[in-house]
Amino acid sequence: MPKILVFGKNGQLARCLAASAHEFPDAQLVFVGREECDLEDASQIEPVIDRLQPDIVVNAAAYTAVDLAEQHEDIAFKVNGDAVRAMAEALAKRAIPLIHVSTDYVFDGKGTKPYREEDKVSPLGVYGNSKLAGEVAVREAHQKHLILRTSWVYSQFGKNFVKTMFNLMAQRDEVRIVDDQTGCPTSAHDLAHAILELCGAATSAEFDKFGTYHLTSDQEMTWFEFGKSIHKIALQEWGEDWKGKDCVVLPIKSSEFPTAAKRPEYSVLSCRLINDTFGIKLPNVEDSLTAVIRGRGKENADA
Ligand SMILES: NC(=O)C1=CN([C@@H]2O[C@H](COP(=O)(O)OP(=O)(O)OC[C@H]3O[C@@H](n4cnc5c(N)ncnc54)[C@H](OP(=O)(O)O)[C@@H]3O)[C@@H](O)[C@H]2O)C=CC1
Ligand SMILES: Cc1cn([C@H]2C[C@H](O)[C@@H](COP(=O)(O)OP(=O)(O)O[C@H]3O[C@@H](C)C(=O)[C@@H](O)[C@H]3O)O2)c(=O)[nH]c1=O
Ligand SMILES: [Mg+2]
Repeated sequence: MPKILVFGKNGQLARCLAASAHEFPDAQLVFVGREECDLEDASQIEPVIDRLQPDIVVNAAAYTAVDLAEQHEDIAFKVNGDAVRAMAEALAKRAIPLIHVSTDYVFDGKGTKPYREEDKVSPLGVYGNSKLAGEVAVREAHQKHLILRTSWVYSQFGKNFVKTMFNLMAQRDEVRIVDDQTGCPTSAHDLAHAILELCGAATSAEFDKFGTYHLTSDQEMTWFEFGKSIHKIALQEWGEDWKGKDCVVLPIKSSEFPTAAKRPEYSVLSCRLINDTFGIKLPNVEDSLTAVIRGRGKENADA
């Protein structure tokens, strides 16, 4: 029975890993949060690994505040770069595999067809650059790694675009959303499920498929289109007395929604490799979004 150490406890992915654990009764999951291991201090990592003696590690912790990262470059690089290097080095010494999660924001978004794993990276902002530093560190320090690049992650937990939209739609007559940035929304639940499957595979002695893989839903859309789906499905699920029901969702250009960090225009990731290698394919956005909206419950619709 593999013992899985997860760095991260309260974040979206960590909470979805906890929620999916019962589907993998052979796995034992242990979560380490900030109180037990502050990733701004990389020296705290190795003792945690030695104390817990895992068979595999999933790094679900990261500095994910894309705009704030522009002001807090030092913290972003500590958590997303230095801590990841320390984790990979400590695990390499002990031959313990690492599943690390990265982002579509390592690409500049100037492409026009889905990015493949080997395509040129060129992040636009501090968050993307710090996540790239983490990827580079993992590849340099530890052969037994899976780097999973995902995108536009949402769930009923933590902070994400879907929850932001529930709040705005309940409070406002209209929400204006950028219609010139295209990507693939990915449910943290679907991601967690796939990661737990991969934990089983990657802890077998003969596993030889380490490397970098893209893992998102396969439906590309703009943030505006995603916002429209969120409104439509929330209305279906929560009905006519949902506070957000009359909110109008309007498309705008990125230039009309200034942000500290620049986002990629097109960051669709091709997931062909993970599908060909492991047979992994994530469910469609409508089903996953419906599950999240049901998981959230109407009583929390506006909270
Ligand atoms: N969210 C998204 O849209 C996307 C995320 N990703 C990647 O997926 C992974 C999971 O993201 P997600 O679950 O959404 O992230 P969240 O922001 O929901 O969670 C991040 C977790 O990291 C923890 N953390 C942050 N700083 C520290 C620190 N100094 N020490 C210890 N723990 C820390 C947070 O702890 P605390 O709760 O205490 O703050 C939190 O639990 C990350 O690697 C992210 O880069 C990739 C693409 C899209
Ligand atoms: C709230 C809001 C945002 N937007 C725009 C801003 C931005 O361009 C886009 C998405 O906004 P957010 O700030 O929620 O998303 P953002 O923080 O950029 O999400 C990213 O997070 C990191 C962690 C990742 O790794 C990425 O894959 C991606 O999911 O929507 C609007 O147009 N209208 C709005 O009312
Ligand atoms: Mg954000």
